[in-house]
Amino acid sequence: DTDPRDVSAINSLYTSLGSPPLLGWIPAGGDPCGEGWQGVSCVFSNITELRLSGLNLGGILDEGIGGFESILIMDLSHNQIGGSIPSNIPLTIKNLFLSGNQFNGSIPVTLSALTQLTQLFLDDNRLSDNIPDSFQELRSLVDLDLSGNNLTGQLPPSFGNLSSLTTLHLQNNKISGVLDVLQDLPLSDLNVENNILSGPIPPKLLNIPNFRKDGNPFNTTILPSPPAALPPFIAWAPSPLHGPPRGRPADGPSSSLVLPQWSKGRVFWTNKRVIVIAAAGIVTLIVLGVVLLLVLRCFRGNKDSNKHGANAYNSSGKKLNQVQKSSSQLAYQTEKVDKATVTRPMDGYGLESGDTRISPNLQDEQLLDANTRPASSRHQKNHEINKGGLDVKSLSIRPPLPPPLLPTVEEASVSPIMPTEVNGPGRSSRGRDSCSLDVTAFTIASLQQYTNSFAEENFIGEGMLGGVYRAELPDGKLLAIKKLDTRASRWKTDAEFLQLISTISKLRHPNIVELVGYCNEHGQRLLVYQYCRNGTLYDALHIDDEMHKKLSWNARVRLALGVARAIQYLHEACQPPIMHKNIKSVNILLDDKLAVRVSECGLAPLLSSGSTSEFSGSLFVSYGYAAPEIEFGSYTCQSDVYSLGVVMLELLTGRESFDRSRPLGEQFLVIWAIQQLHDIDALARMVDITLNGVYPVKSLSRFADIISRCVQSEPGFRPPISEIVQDLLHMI
Ligand SMILES: Nc1ncnc2c1ncn2[C@@H]1O[C@H](COP(=O)(O)OP(=O)(O)OP(=O)(O)O)[C@@H](O)[C@H]1O
Repeated sequence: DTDPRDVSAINSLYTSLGSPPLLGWIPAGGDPCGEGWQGVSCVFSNITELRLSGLNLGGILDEGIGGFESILIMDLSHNQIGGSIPSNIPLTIKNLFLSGNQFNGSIPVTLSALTQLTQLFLDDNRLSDNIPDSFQELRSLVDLDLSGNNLTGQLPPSFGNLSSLTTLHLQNNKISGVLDVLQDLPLSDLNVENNILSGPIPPKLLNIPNFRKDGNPFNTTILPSPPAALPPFIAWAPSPLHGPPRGRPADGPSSSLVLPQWSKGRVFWTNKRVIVIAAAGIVTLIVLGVVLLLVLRCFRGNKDSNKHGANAYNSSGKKLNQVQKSSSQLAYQTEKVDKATVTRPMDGYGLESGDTRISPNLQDEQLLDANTRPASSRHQKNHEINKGGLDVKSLSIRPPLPPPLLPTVEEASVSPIMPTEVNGPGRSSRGRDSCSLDVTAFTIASLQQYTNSFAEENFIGEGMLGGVYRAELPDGKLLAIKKLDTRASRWKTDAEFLQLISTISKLRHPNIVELVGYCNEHGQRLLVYQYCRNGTLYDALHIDDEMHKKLSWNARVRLALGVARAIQYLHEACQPPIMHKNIKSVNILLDDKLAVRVSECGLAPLLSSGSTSEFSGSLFVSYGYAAPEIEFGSYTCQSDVYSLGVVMLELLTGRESFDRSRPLGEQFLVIWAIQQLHDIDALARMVDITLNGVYPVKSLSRFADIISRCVQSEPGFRPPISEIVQDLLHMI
């Protein structure tokens, strides 16, 4: 039974929150650990975690909160909780997340006693007054976010004792004074934007990889570095595509170059700077003149080449290639030389058409005949998307991908290919203008047009990172647009976001949803994916009865193989390996051929940056997929293997990974199933009744064997993903 002191504390919390409809929760007594109350995690009989983010909770937090004996994580972020922050937060607390509520009053001085704190998020509340000088003993604090409040006064001297602090967000307050107290901290992410801080800025702070300081009346004495040092994706002039630069990459120049700031500060126009700028202006004019001259000569040269064919010479005096007969061919050729990679003919799935190696070619492994496929009940509009996904005729060039770790069967799919849907109106650009990315930078205006202003009827669903909308291009092609929540992407600077896009855009595999483009405009960040019109594996197994009935045993094995191959690609063909970190049946989409397309690949940095906790409320949805080691902050490739095991269990049993409606011992699928996987009779009882007993017993038992190896609690005992792929292939 739960420790009575914890029971009393949670009962009190329940009442102070206004008795919200939380599963299992009652105002008096009960056994929160034994009964699995919503959002409660325990170790033995003590409550160690309360995760209640984004559940629309109201009320207040009263002093009863101090009654929790062993609480480590308390996440009440993104609710409507008001009142002041209680002064007796339990001393055991390590992670306290109260972001996005209505808390008012001051930050309690008793914070000083919370010496175990590693993460403290009080952002986006209504906290006022000075930040208390209570940080002397908080030496374990790594992330501190006080942004979006009404905090005033100067930074407290005890900030200087935060010897583990790497992230400090103080933006959007009314904090004054100087930043000196921060200069010796190990910060890698500092945001003090929109306060009333003054300078000079300690030079050490300018070395912080991610330092944002716009919107302060800094009397900076530090001269900016020359613009030439800027990497191409941090534009010297504010880019119309990406808005003003907000940050810089880790190895980039000083962030004192953030331009919009300059025009505001009166102190900016010192004599020295006027001279520097005038000189820069003259140099720019000269460069422009030279460029113009070269362009004119090139143009003339090109005309000549048309006139004289192979005998023509270009502006630099080099003989033009004979195939460059038209200006468009010239452009193509130039790109080819710049980005040179070997381009091989592909089949519709990015595989070499002549590739004789074991191929994940889906046509051979069709799950269901396309004619027997039901029209997706969820998606009314039945527009055809590019059947093959990619078009041989439109192949273009993209930069080489990082070399694969191991030569695998998926090797061909990392070959340079380009989707057809990238050229056309409404999409801004690629190449240099889109920061050398090989996906399209869409404008927000065009995405609005394609989604009918993100209209309700185009809303597909909401995930942890934001809503997903269906978009229809003028040619009728469908796309899925993931509109990233600010809480998902605000941890990323523009450069980091574009880096993420660059990584995801290189993921090409027949079992991975393809990123078509992105948008990073006016503070909005969106990801544009190919559209999968047959919903998710979750829908197929648990919602859509028609689809469920059509999932034969062989189809299920092939689906498992598709997911395993996608993971194998991420773990073994990508360098560095990419951990998915969110494998679950909702993230396994089914394309128009009912083949697996794993979504959210490469998005793990968005889930884990800043605070995983921000998403913990939604992580309830993931219940049952997470490997045990994740609780201790350890995530490896083998944690993905565990989640794959759970998905395979879902396929075998037709049950959800976590189902509150079942009796206690059966709610967690893994816990219920694990003891029975080696017992052939028990297996026969566990297997999905929708299969009507139609499955080869040997295959079932092999499948169960793979599962039981995947879901072992010791990560080191789980098989590498390549072994699972091989085992599944043998079954087929
Ligand atoms: N490329 C796509 N094509 C069609 N539908 C999609 C696509 N991507 C996502 N969806 C739909 O949008 C919904 C939300 O997707 P999203 O990936 O954001 O969240 P999720 O998978 O439900 O949850 P989580 O964020 O926890 O992984 C999903 O239910 C899925 O059906």
